Amino acid sequence: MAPNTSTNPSVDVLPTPWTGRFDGDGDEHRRWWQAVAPLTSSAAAGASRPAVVLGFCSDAGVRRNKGRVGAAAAPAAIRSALGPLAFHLDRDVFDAGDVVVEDDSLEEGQQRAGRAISELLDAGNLTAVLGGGHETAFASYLGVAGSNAVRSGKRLGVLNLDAHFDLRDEPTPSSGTPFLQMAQEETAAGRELRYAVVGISEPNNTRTLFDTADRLGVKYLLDEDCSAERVETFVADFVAGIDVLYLTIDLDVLPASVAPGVSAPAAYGVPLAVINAVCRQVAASGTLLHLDIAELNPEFDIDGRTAKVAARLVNTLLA
Ligand SMILES: N=CN[C@@H](CCC(=O)O)C(=O)O
Ligand SMILES: [Mn+2]
Ligand SMILES: [Mn+2]
Repeated sequence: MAPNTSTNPSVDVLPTPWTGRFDGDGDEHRRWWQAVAPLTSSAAAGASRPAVVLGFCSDAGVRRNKGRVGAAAAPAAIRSALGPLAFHLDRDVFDAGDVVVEDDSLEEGQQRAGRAISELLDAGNLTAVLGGGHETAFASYLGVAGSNAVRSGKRLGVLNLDAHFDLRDEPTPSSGTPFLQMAQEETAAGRELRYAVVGISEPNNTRTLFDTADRLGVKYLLDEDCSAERVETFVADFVAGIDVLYLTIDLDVLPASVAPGVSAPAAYGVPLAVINAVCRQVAASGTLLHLDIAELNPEFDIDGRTAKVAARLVNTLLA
């Protein structure tokens, strides 16, 4: 596969070197920080589809949704947690830098990130966006919907691991609205959104949100029903009806003890083992087009715990 050498004009901050422990230069000592190359590099790609990491530094969506801001610092925190991990992947990984949402310029930032993602997808990469609040998901959707794969008619599925539907009907887009925005976009394009959610917390979603989900034909599993077996079947059924998958992980799907560094920590949450198994299942499905991980707020993290979990899940997904 061709190396990925373009510098995308939509990106604000160019990639900076990753850091981590140094045990030696040989492959047997390799860690993420030694493996990840800036997208501007001319490093040769291997046999597997290359992965490209892109940061989406945004607080605007959570602020508009009346949450606890701080997710704009998440891309740097996830890179820091990924850097020291041992690198066992059979693919090249590139860093494209960050799209930065200044102040309240959310819609413009989502459009720019979307263009960057489409371009990376059309160049043959597996794209991994590090959010940002869950407004990151609408940027991801714009990128995926604008890609050649979806424009050529492939059936898109959106799988969200989240305690919340994020289907709010509000005049202003936020971290609480991205999947309703997607549904509206799909309708305008003469399609229906195929949207599934794993981990919905009943007490944290109003009747209106459940009604909206039902009206849109959203498939979901409540957090209390997320045994490993049920989740595996649910994901397998969903993936069987699509051609390409966009996976989005809102870290508040995990219990607050595992993921304290989020805007809305979960009292119940889906166990990390189950969420990690979904990531393995999705990675092995052959359908994964694009992924993102959202809602990390380093300000409320404890000992980098949530950032480490985010890094672990990204590692699983790209393996
Ligand atoms: N992306 C976050 N969405 C949730 C937040 C809930 C909360 O702040 O308690 C929502 O809007 O429902
Ligand atoms: Mn959530
Ligand atoms: Mn969410």
